[in-house]
Amino acid sequence: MREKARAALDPVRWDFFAGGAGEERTLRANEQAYERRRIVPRVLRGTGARDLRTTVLGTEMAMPVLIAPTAFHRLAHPDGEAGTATAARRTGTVMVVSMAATQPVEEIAATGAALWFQLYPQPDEAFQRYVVARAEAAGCRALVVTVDSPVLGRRERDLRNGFTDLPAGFACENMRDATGAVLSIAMDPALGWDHIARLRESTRLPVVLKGILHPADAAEAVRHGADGIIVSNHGGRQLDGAVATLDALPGVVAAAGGRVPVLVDGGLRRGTDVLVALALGADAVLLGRPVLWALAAGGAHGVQQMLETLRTDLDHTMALAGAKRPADLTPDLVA
Ligand SMILES: Cc1cc2nc3c(=O)[nH]c(=O)nc-3n(C[C@H](O)[C@H](O)[C@H](O)COP(=O)(O)O)c2cc1C
Ligand SMILES: CC(C)CC(=O)C(=O)O
Repeated sequence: MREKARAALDPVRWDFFAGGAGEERTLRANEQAYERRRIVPRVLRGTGARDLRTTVLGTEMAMPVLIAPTAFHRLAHPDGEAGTATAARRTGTVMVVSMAATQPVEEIAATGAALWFQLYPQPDEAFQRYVVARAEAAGCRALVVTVDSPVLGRRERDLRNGFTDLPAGFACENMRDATGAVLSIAMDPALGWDHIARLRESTRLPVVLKGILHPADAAEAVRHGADGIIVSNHGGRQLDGAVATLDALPGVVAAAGGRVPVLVDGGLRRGTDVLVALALGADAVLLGRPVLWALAAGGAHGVQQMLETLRTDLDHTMALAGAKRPADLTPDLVA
């Protein structure tokens, strides 16, 4: 899928989707962390048919894999975010809609997919409440608040290419205010935990913090009322040199202490990677670039094919490792 995407995409767009911050050390480290792990399978467990279904914060899913929020799907394929959502519905997968989506959340929701909505915390809290209300009204079932972006990462490919904004004809459709004007996504290094506490009080939806790596921040997140945590370094696009997410996962899981679900993203490419992340304590995982590659390569159908392939791969891997359900995956299965 990645090679098909590379062939299909304009090189500037390819660089935007594929690239990371700085030297891209963290981008590479995320995948390498999975390369370093090996599975220690159990035998003769009599698993029979596997059951991959799981429920996270009240949302049922066919497998413990969600679609990570990623910007600008219409730059990958004309099917756009609605195409990705269609694939999600057909496969029973949850899609996290990005605040930087190029289609309105109402149109994405019209596909019938189960959606969560991602938000960069906005210093204009009245506007933030307006966006949250819109996501709620469209039927999104959780808010994913991205906390790793006090400033935008330095993506050197984009700087070299002069890729600083969406081309004409595209807009962040969920950044429109009540008058219909499109606002820019603000990144504000002044924001602190009090902002999260107020956001928590402004909505009945579960609030999931995305971009936690330090165990002390996992404890703070729980203390400030977060309902879930996503261990993420933004796919290596923010702080280059940040720890690989798989290496950060066990510390965050220990700090969360079972009080809230812990999810992880970054570098997952195969069923074996999903198995390893679940065994090391994740309740579910998210996929970023694999979805974009599949979308660029084949639109909604491509994303559906990728998700079905991954599901088959995970099911097969679980059979070979002696696990019937995600809950059977424990840290002793990973070397
Ligand atoms: C092109 C691109 C756009 C992204 N846009 C967003 C975004 O709008 N909001 C967000 O919270 N994360 C965004 N992310 C980060 C993803 O949600 C996720 O953390 C990351 O892609 C996971 O790593 P992976 O690509 O290796 O699977 C983006 C990632 C990529 C590659
Ligand atoms: C709107 C952009 C900041 C989205 C993006 O590229 C990212 O979050 O990585």
